[in-house]
Amino acid sequence: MKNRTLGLIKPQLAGNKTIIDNVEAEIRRHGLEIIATKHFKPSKSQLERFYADHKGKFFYDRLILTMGSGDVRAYILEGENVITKWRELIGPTKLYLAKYSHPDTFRSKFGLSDTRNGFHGSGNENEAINEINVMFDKY
Ligand SMILES: Nc1ncnc2c1ncn2[C@@H]1O[C@H](COP(=O)(O)OP(=O)(O)OP(=O)(O)O)[C@@H](O)[C@H]1O
Repeated sequence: MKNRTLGLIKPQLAGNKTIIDNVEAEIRRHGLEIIATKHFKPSKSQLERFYADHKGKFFYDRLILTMGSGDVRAYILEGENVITKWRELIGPTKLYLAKYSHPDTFRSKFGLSDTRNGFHGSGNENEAINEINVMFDKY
């Protein structure tokens, strides 16, 4: 069954055309479809809704600050098993783990730190629906 997910290129990378072209080519190569794209600077209230589950964690303030520091590139992706496939393409949250054991992933290749890891992917179908609503204003 086809489903959808929210994919994000985070601010430190979203202005880099080479990275965008590379990411979009990989998305298509893996049989996934880009249903919608949005390039924009998320507001503080959007980010607070997006990351509500992380409020209070040690990296929360830095996460909201860096995610609001510039434009992100958001995608609604569709395909068989798209949530897992996109998360496999981006790789683990932690930079050392991405570099060490998942060297071919986007976070390994382009991530800058654990927080500025360059990419986001929804964790499950409910999260995908909520996150698409937050970033695409109920697209
Ligand atoms: N230990 C951490 N140190 C610094 N930043 C972190 C840490 N854990 C998470 N973050 C930041 O918060 C974001 C959201 O955290 P989350 O745990 O949802 O990571 P994810 O990789 O998006 O998904 P998941 O952990 O469910 O695989 C991460 O992408 C990263 O930018």
